[in-house]
Amino acid sequence: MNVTASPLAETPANAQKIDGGAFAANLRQRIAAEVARLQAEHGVTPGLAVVLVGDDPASAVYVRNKGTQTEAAGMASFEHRLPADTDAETLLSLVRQLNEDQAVHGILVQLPLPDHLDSDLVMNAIDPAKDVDGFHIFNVGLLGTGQKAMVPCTPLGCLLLLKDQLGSLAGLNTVVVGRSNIVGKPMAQLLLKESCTVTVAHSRSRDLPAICRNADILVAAVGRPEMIGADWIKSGATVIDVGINRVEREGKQRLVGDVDYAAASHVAGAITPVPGGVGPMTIACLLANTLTACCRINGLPEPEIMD
Ligand SMILES: NC(=O)C1=CN([C@@H]2O[C@H](COP(=O)(O)OP(=O)(O)OC[C@H]3O[C@@H](n4cnc5c(N)ncnc54)[C@H](OP(=O)(O)O)[C@@H]3O)[C@@H](O)[C@H]2O)C=CC1
Ligand SMILES: Nc1nc(=O)c2c([nH]1)NC[C@@H]1CN(c3ccc(C(=O)N[C@@H](CCC(=O)O)C(=O)O)cc3)C=[N+]21
Repeated sequence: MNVTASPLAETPANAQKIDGGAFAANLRQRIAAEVARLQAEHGVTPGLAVVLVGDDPASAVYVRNKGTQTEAAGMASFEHRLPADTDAETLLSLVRQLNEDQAVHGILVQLPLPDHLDSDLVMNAIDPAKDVDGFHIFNVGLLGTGQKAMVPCTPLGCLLLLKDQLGSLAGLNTVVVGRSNIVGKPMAQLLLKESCTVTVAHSRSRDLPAICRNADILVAAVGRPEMIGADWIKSGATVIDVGINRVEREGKQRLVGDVDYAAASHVAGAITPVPGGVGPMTIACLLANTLTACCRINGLPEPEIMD
């Protein structure tokens, strides 16, 4: 008998697995139906352009997945691959060309960009109406002031899962670990809008485990494999794991989140897996944003697929 076994070993792994893959598949189906209707009634096909600078293999996988799912939804997909040493003017002139292109309703420039390129400058060159990532300063400002904005896909996907799981989020204690412009900050804005009490923690936060233990909803967007253990989690909490970390286990490449899933499922009430949690929701929300952008640009009523 293992006398040093943690008390966790005796607690059943009861947490509900939040199936982001299934939720996203359902969302994509509803998007595809709207795309078909838009084509039949208005002769318009939503188009998404993705720009990839350099040849990071992990980025290439996301870009390929996005392309396949865009086409499966009946949308037009445009891919632009530029070499890692592309200069700023070449990238900016491509963005301007996509801004003008009538067949393109959404523009995504994959981040991070190589160090010599200023990503703020590039994001702010995108027409805000086509900014399906929601990273343009105009959309960031709209979201921050509670106005109708293009909402960043990953936090939007997390919010959809949370509302489906919990209904109203009002009054809940939420902790977002990570303060990036692409996940942590917009996630905090969305939760605030839902009347949550929001704490944003980061690498300089003191006693992170104690902060996290206070959370009814814990969102992890850090980029550190399995950093968050069972003893960081309040009993029954809802845990959203945004992290996508490639690690080697038993000689094989595997994806793990920022949360130790196996340990956390003894304590949490519900938890998203990696893969199959937030990742697929990000792509589904990207398609939803592209559809929304297409309707707004063409002066058509927006479909209510997200409600
Ligand atoms: N599922 C999906 O669709 C997506 C997944 N991701 C994944 O989510 C993760 C986060 O991405 P992103 O926001 O872009 O990452 P960034 O690297 O931009 O930000 C990471 C954040 O985590 C904080 N942090 C780092 N180390 C610690 C630590 N030891 N303790 C507490 N906080 C820490 C940083 O703090 P500080 O600011 O102080 O440096 C920073 O705010 C990554 O794994 C990424 O791959 C990202 C986008 C989409
Ligand atoms: N401008 C920009 N916008 C982004 O939204 C953006 C970005 N840049 N740079 C990179 C990050 C990361 N990201 C992911 C999207 C989908 C999955 C995804 O589909 N993940 C699958 C598994 C994928 C796999 O097997 O590799 C899953 O978690 O189940 C992951 C990560 C978007 N990002």
